[in-house]
Amino acid sequence: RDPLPGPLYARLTSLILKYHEFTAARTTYIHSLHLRYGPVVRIAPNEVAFASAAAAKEIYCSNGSGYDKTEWYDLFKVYDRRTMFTTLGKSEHAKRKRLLADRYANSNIMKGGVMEGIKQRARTFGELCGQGGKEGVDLYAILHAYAFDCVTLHLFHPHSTNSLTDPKDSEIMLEVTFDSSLQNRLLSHYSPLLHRLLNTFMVSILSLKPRETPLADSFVLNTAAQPHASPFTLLHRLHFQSPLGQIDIAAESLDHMAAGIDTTGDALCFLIWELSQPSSLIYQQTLQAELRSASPDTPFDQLPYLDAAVMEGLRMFPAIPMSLPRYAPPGRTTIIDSYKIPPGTIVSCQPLSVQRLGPEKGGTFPEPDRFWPERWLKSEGETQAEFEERDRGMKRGFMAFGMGGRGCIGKHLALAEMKCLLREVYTRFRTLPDERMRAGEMEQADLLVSSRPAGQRCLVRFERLEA
Ligand code: HEM
Repeated sequence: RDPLPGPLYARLTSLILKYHEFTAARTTYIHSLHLRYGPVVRIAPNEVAFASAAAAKEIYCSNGSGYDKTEWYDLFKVYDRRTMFTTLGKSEHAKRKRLLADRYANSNIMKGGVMEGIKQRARTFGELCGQGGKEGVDLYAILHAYAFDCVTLHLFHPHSTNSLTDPKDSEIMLEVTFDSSLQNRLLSHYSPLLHRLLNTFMVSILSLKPRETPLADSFVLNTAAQPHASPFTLLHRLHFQSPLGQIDIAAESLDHMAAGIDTTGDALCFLIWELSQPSSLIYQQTLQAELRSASPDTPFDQLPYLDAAVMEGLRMFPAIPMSLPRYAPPGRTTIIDSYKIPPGTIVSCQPLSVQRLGPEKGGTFPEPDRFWPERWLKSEGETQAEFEERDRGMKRGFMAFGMGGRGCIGKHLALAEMKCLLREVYTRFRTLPDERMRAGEMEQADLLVSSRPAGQRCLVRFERLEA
């Protein structure tokens, strides 16, 4: 079919799209276009956004790992090296992934070393929440600290951080978390020449700073050189079973560390905030009832409501909500969602739109803007077979962790962290929004691919439940 739906100006210029990128609103802009034009929208002369589960499968899963990544991912190079995340072509990616995938297998995550460490960090987190009293707690910062300590456990144990309680480690977390280099990095990508010319002006007059994380850099460079990491860690694997040199090991480790902080931290932040709203009280209470009636060691697969709450949180508030750009394959026209796409076109889905466009607009989830964990559970009157079919359909349209061979390698780690923390919190506490929070502070604001609460704080009150 032709022509592609979308605003007329998108055929002529990418400037409007870039304007929204620079103002940290690309995701909501593209989503508004999907709401208006449907699941296929031209967003720039050479760029098309899709939002159906079928398009996502084609772009991200065909031949295993989908279409090749675009040079957009150069923005994420570390120490000027390509890591697994920033490799563009399939074979280069597959080679790197083979070196480290087993460290992220669920069986490795569920082993004593990782799980015990996560549980212990979740307990420390619970103690901090309990100390907040009537003052409330800024969850944004301490959830990032929790995610930081968990990911460094998995990467480097026993050289992991303790930013929940140690101010020195907390400084590293704050440096990574409060980064505000979006505009500077975008300009360096789109116009290196202008970036060079305007550099001094941008930094001194406009305060558009480059990404600078000296504390995190030196922590990773030093830690990656440590010879005695525990066998379950990524570092152990990279030292003893990979041909990578010291700088590549540090680059890969830093990349995973950064990938594991904002994502898990913000996914938990948005979910706890939502569960704390009066409109979600019933869901919070159902979760508490399930967790408090189970023994503390109950395996996660026997806690269906916990799983439903996590899935619904990730569906409504995917921590990486933005377009994951790929090139339509070279040498042939491709058909996606019945539209002819020329080779070399930039095609993408953004998890937010795939997960929040209703069936009437070509999406998957009915009432997509309603937070409703029950949608992930068998409903009354539904047969097991009917539920399983509905569940398969929802999973096809679930993209919070990306899809296919280049989807999130840290998924099992992230889910374990999220579930341990929610179990700790909702076994002991009732959570309520703090009145000092202002409208708009919990809107999602874009970074390069991830998003965070616009106000960069999330004040929540914790009330202890009766024993
Ligand atoms: C709730 C938490 C998380 C979410 C929502 C999430 C989401 C994603 C998504 C959507 C992608 C695909 C990106 C793309 O195609 O450009 C991705 C890739 C990746 N994630 Fe995560 N992530 C999470 C946690 C983690 C954690 C804890 C780690 C590591 C410790 C991690 C490491 C990675 C890596 C290394 C990749 C690149 C995979 C590849 O290129 O093969 N993520 N993640």
